[in-house]
Amino acid sequence: MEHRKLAFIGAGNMSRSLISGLIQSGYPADAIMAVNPSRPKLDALAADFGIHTSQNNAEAANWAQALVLAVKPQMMATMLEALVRSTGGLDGKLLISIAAGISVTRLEQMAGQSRIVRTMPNTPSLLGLGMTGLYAREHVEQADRDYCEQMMQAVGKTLWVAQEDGINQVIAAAGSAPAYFFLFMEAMATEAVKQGFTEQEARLLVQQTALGAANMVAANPDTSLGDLRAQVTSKGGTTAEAIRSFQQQGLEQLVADAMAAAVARARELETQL
Ligand SMILES: NC(=O)c1ccc[n+]([C@@H]2O[C@H](COP(=O)([O-])OP(=O)(O)OC[C@H]3O[C@@H](n4cnc5c(N)ncnc54)[C@H](O)[C@@H]3O)[C@@H](O)[C@H]2O)c1
Ligand code: PRO
Repeated sequence: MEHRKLAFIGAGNMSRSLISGLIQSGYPADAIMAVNPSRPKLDALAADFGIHTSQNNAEAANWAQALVLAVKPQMMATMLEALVRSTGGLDGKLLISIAAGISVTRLEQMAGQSRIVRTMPNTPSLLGLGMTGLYAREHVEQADRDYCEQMMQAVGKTLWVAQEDGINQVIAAAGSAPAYFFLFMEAMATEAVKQGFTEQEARLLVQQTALGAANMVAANPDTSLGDLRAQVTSKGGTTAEAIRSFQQQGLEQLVADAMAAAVARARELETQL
């Protein structure tokens, strides 16, 4: 992939995930800069990855060819307005937003230009196992689309969405979703401890099983999720009882409601920010 000079504005959890994945994939450290108001996260990134760091957004924007907009959605307007003022404008820069709940139209208003790709990554990017949705308006050039896609493919898998609202559905199915699996694993580990395992043993049991299950899904693309479940579920056996208990208590509806709530919140943020 092209190694454009790339600045991350906001050096939080998500930037760390992306930077780590990019470095592991061979993106040169001296083509990456991270910016944050305070030093500790910058010092850790410099120590871990050898990238450039700065506390000055304008310095990073002037240096970079592409900017990853990685502040909290509620900070985006303040940050971009200050950046436009202090740089005299962001023309010529590719802007890559990773923020939930901020539409391309709003980003265009805030940034004063429209060379924008909106993306929705997730934290497993840290390990090169991310899942990122991408969206861009028609006028965005193929070279910019390719760059963003390759950048996100360096840290995992990618999916373009044709309509901007598709990003909100990516949030529900992937961006927010690592937390659903963590919640499920927390609940399992808690119960395993109640049943007599130590915390360490419970974590091992749950972690290795989740890893194995996810890998089985990835290794068997032609087998449906239902069939993989059926392979574990002996007739009249233990799994059938556990699944019956989940289904009687409405697990599918709970999941549907939770994903719909994530989409609704993303849409609500788009009207507020
Ligand atoms: N965490 C996730 O799982 C995830 C997944 C997908 C997308 N996102 C999006 O990524 C963005 C960042 O989320 P995060 O979880 O990394 O948040 P975070 O709070 O960990 O990081 C944000 C960073 O921005 C810094 N910051 C605040 N104001 C700034 C400014 N004016 N200029 C430069 N830096 C500034 C903060 O100090 C902080 O380090 C959000 O918009 C979120 O919607 C997060
Ligand atoms: N984390 C961000 C949030 O919770 C966006 C997706 C994952 O809003």
